[in-house]
Amino acid sequence: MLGQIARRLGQLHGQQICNGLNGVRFKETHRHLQSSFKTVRPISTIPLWPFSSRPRDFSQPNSSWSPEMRKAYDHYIALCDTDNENGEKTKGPWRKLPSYNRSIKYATGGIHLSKFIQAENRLFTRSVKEQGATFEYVVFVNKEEKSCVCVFQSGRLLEGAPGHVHGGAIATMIDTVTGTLAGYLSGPIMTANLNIDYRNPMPLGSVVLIHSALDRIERRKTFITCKVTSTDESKLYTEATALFVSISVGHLFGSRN
Ligand SMILES: CCCCCCCC/C=C\CCCCCCCC(=O)SCCNC(=O)CCNC(=O)[C@H](O)C(C)(C)COP(=O)(O)OP(=O)(O)OC[C@H]1O[C@@H](n2cnc3c(N)ncnc32)[C@H](O)[C@@H]1OP(=O)(O)O
Repeated sequence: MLGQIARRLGQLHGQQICNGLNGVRFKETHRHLQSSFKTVRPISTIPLWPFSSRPRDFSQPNSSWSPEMRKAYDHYIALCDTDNENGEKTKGPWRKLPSYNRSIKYATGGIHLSKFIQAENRLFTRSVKEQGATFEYVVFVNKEEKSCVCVFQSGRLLEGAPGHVHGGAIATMIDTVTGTLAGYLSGPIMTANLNIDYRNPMPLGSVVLIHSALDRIERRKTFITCKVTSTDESKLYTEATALFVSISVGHLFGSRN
């Protein structure tokens, strides 16, 4: 595996990959991405990262988290696989997913490729460096139930109606969480359809749970349902359904094979 990546990187260095994915170098870059993503499987079936040097996980507790955010995080962490003091493993139904600042980093060798391919790009939800200003969130998946829950704390830069979270920011988080579950279950996907019902205004700075579950998979289509609630689940803020279509990486570069 390491040899394979070293060979690929050697090829990349040799051909001076530029930031853009256009012009003369497009075909070569496409070919490298294609071969890298050939090894992308649903991330539920592979260890999250095969190397000791992991990319930074942006969903770790930080000083911007409110006590409510920390409490909800601790609640789900306690339900994840853990090692106790005796070094024994305790099985839990949940698994915390890491959150990287580029989706390419989830692909085999992606951490290295991300340094060469459109290196300045960032995942929208991880694009603001100031902690707590926009999207603070952590996603936990339940493999057996084919579901996930995201603990989300909105920041001051996400205002829509005065004192409340912008509907587009809520849609962003729903797309992110349902898309993460669809990607976890089905591999590379894109959002084809997203339907959202906003039921109650969400106070800015509040902490909410975004629950997503698999509805069904039909051929290339993965259907996901979603509900956004208060952390005690007594208040319903938003409901949504989403359709994700499995894609080949070539699709991202205009080819349909
Ligand atoms: C790549 C790495 C992955 C790694 C793993 C992830 C791990 C987590 C990582 C990081 C977390 C972040 C997660 C973020 C998630 C966010 C994702 C986005 O926001 S994506 C941006 C917005 N979406 C677009 O820009 C799509 C634009 N649309 C298209 O490209 C195409 O229309 C596409 C791919 C959706 C379908 O095109 P076709 O040509 O491949 O396929 P056709 O034949 O049209 O459709 C296939 C089936 O789907 C149905 N379909 C297509 N669109 C539909 C629609 N809008 N409504 C209903 N059905 C639809 C069709 O009727 C067909 O169904 P029948 O198989 O015949 O039954």
